Amino acid sequence: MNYDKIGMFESERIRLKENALGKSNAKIIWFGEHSVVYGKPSIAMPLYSVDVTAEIERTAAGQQIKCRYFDGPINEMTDNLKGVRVLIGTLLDVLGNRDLPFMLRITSKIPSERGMGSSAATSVALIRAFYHLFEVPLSRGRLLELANVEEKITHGNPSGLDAATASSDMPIWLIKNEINEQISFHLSRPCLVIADSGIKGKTGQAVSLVHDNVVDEPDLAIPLINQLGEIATLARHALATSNESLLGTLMNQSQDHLAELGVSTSTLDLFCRIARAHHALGAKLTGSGLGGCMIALAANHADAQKISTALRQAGATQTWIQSFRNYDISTGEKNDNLVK
Ligand SMILES: C[C@@](O)(CCO)CC(=O)[O-]
Repeated sequence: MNYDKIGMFESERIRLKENALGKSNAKIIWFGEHSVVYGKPSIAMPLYSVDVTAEIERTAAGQQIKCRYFDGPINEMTDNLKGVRVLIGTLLDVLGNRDLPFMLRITSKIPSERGMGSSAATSVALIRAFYHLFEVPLSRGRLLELANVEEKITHGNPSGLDAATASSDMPIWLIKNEINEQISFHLSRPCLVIADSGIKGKTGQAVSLVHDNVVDEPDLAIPLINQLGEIATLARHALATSNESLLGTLMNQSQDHLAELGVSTSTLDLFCRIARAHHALGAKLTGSGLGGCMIALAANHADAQKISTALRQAGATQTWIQSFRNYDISTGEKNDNLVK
């Protein structure tokens, strides 16, 4: 990316605002985690109510950040936040004002390291805030390219799915480096239950575990990756035809394949069993696995509530119920029907 040229050109003709906001949201991968890294299709959804806000205020001196992990000068940020620190430096270069004094506050409702895209959502919010501060138009392509600066450092070999969904207000159909398009579908009664195991997921570790399996046991791992891709394609068709029971079956099959790849845990397996025992149409882990969240498809809101209660009794630290009405363009609705 040619940061400098664009930055200089843009900054020369732009007056800075005094303060600016940027927002983004959590994401849930429905189909295709891990296989998306290998070029297979994936489907993910934004959760509007679980959001991140980045707020920048210009100050007289210094470059400070305040977030849940760190409060102090940007250049003293700890190594676990290296991706964010490098991204901020890149943004200041791109926008042509490396020494700009500011205070950046990040407020996040996304539990960290639970497969809900916390790091990508933070990056998307802060990129939007900086572009807003400099009053520079930001294309979606450039937003995703910049988010990838942080995601590469934090996660190693990201597919781009997290940032694409964190910056979208509709579900996404994504094939790495090829297709990134919004999809809408009509599911009026079913709901998705999301249950947090309370255990930190380990995206980098899970991605390298799958990679090791692909290298060490290709005869086992590659067919699983291919099947996960085929499942995502079938799921897109099931969404287009409102075939709820097929969606549930495809979720169960995904869970089996992800478990065979080694990224499920005993808690996630248990949550899947409990959800199915309470009439879920299907259940699977979401995101990288090795901790994080499980999702279950319920036929209606009453079933979703029963599943949610049972999962909390089994130890889920948080549950959410997500309806799909806001993903149906034909209704014209944009409500977030997320219930905590
Ligand atoms: C495991 C993975 O597929 C999803 C992580 O949320 C990794 C990626 O897409 O970059």
